[in-house]
Amino acid sequence: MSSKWLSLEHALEKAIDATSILGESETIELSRALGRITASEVHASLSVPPWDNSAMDGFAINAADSREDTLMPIQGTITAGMAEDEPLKPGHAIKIMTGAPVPPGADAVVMVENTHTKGNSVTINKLPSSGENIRKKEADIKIGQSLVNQGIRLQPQHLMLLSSQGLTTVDVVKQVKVGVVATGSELAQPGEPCLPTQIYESNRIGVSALLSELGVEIIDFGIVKDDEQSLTALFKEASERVDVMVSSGGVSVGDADYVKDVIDALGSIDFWKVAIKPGKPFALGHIGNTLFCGLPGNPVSAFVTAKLLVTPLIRKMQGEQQVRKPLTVNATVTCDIKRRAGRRDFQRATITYDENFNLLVTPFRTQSSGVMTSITAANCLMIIHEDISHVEKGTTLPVIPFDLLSPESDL
Ligand SMILES: Nc1nc2c(c(=O)[nH]1)N[C@H]1C(S)=C(S)[C@@H](COP(=O)(O)OP(=O)(O)OC[C@H]3O[C@@H](n4cnc5c(N)ncnc54)[C@H](O)[C@@H]3O)O[C@H]1N2
Ligand code: MOO
Repeated sequence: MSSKWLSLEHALEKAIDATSILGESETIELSRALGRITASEVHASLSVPPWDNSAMDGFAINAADSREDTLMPIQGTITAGMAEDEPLKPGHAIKIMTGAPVPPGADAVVMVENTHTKGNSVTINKLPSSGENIRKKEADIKIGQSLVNQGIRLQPQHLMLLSSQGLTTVDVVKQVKVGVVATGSELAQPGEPCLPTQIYESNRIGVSALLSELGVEIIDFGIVKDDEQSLTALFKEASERVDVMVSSGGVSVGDADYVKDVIDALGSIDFWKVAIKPGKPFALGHIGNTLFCGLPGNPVSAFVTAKLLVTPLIRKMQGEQQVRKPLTVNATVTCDIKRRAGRRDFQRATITYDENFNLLVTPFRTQSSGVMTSITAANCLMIIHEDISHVEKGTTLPVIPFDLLSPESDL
């Protein structure tokens, strides 16, 4: 492997070190907080459940006081939302609904399915033990306990938890401002005419969508031609407006590849070239406090480097407690693969199952980084280590699924 390329680990380590946590926070509506990062720990101000309540529709009884197959008078009915302070009389049962408060004197609930009602009396077919079907006060949450730590990305379940405390707002880290620009004199704006010498620009929308999943604010800087003056003006403006600038194109060694030189002239290049395929010419730099991520122009390379190298940096900037790596699962390769060793390969591939639900992975027929249909046909990236030049059919390789849904499942 050429020493002038950084390994992915080394590049990530350098990039993460070069990225600072933004730190500013704001208070926002819980209903808009999905995907945002908590700026402070949230503590409980209410206990949950607030009182002992029934886990089932049935009859509240005192277990020691009750017998199977014996008629017991029904003292009354308690539904959820009712206050019930009247104690259970010895030898009686109170009809109770799920969520309703357990009356004083009762210590178990028998499911309605295990009872037989006759007029205003009930017999119990199967006696519950003391405590059965009762959700104890504070069993879930005690006042003062930590509900969500600082630096947690809020998921739907966190919003439910905070809402259960009566909260309508939450303190989150301010949105990272991410600028996105496509560089290339050959690029036409979709919706506008495309000259015979042009192609439609497609990286911005994909990279913006991919990064939007992190709850950032995207600022679209459009398309800029491959000339030093235009790039200088644009990157200067970006360094005053955004926290991270993500460009695509112009980072290789062609005559019109000015991106690195312009960043270097205005600020600095931290590193250039990573031993990955696709995505080798990825460049990282700074202009003032703005981080610059120069993605390669080939659409597949732009997509893969945005996923592997840009998202961890944004997560760090947002103050996410743990900068997580993508989940990998092991799958068995369905064909022989020959390739040139030297770069870690993230091949576009499809995971499926065999009849025993073992994961199988099949690479897309072509791995050229210009072939965009390889990323839409694929459902994962299959990782081949930089040292390996021949993968035999039947070998197990790690893969990064694009999502965690499966076409077939034994659920
Ligand atoms: N002599 C060498 N040539 C190249 C090398 C190399 O090491 N030596 N590396 C190749 C690799 S690997 C990649 S990846 C590309 C990356 O080059 P650039 O980042 O300079 O990208 P461009 O040349 O500007 O564009 C490459 C390709 O992608 C198309 N493109 C660019 N931007 C967009 C966009 N926004 N939407 C759609 N398509 C886009 C562009 O038209 C080119 O076809 O360099 C190799 N060359
Ligand atoms: O690195 Mo390029 O992205 O291999 O095509």
